Amino acid sequence: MVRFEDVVLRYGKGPEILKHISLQFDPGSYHFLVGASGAGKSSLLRMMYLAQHPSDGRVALFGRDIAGLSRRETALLRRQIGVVFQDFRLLEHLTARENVALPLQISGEAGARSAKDVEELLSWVGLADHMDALPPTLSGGQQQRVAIARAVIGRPSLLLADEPTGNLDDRMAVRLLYLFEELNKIGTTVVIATHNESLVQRFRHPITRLSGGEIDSSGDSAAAPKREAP
Ligand SMILES: Nc1ncnc2c1ncn2[C@@H]1O[C@H](COP(=O)(O)OP(=O)(O)OP(=O)(O)O)[C@@H](O)[C@H]1O
Repeated sequence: MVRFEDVVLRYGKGPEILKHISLQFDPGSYHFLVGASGAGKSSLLRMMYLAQHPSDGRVALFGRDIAGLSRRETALLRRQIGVVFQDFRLLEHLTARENVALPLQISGEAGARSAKDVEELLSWVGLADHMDALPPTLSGGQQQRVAIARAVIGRPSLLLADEPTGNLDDRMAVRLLYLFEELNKIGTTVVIATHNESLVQRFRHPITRLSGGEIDSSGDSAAAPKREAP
């Protein structure tokens, strides 16, 4: 589903933010990506949702090298990926309900049935009383829940979440991680970037640790095995 081979990332002429990263996330798996602030988690995710190309090395998604994708192929792949952005990226002029329905509209699935799905999901994340609110009138945690609902409503093949529980209290954070578990059970590959170690420890999923732009292979990571020297 996701494969990085010897990936290096620099922004412009700056230093190497990610250094020779090799990893593999298989279809249907669930991974935590853990690291301190600035370790490179968001940068790694950005390559997984095709917003960033590596400076060196190879990134393959759904078995395709992202380097050779046309704009149309990129757009089609993106439709299979749900993303929870760290800064939410909700459309401010659309209500919570309309924001969540957006992926269904884009994929042509909008209708009475899907409108009901949107309402059920918003209720499940505790926003039954805020469905018609505009994002600027919602709290940070409420906006984060709208962003999560929008990312999962289309049952994506790959769900990428960048610090998805950063604005939530512990009870709601655990509830939302269970939502990701449910999605994973029906086949979605899940990758969650976070620095919340205690939350990660509550779930039994492989952990990939990033430190200073490198995978810390002393732990339980999904780093692809290093090639043997010839
Ligand atoms: N667009 C950019 N241009 C230049 N440098 C960047 C850019 N985005 C990130 N960086 C740098 O890359 C490094 C890794 O940042 P990144 O956001 O990937 O880390 P992170 O682990 O997600 O951090 P956080 O948990 O604080 O979000 C940081 O030193 C950051 O300053």
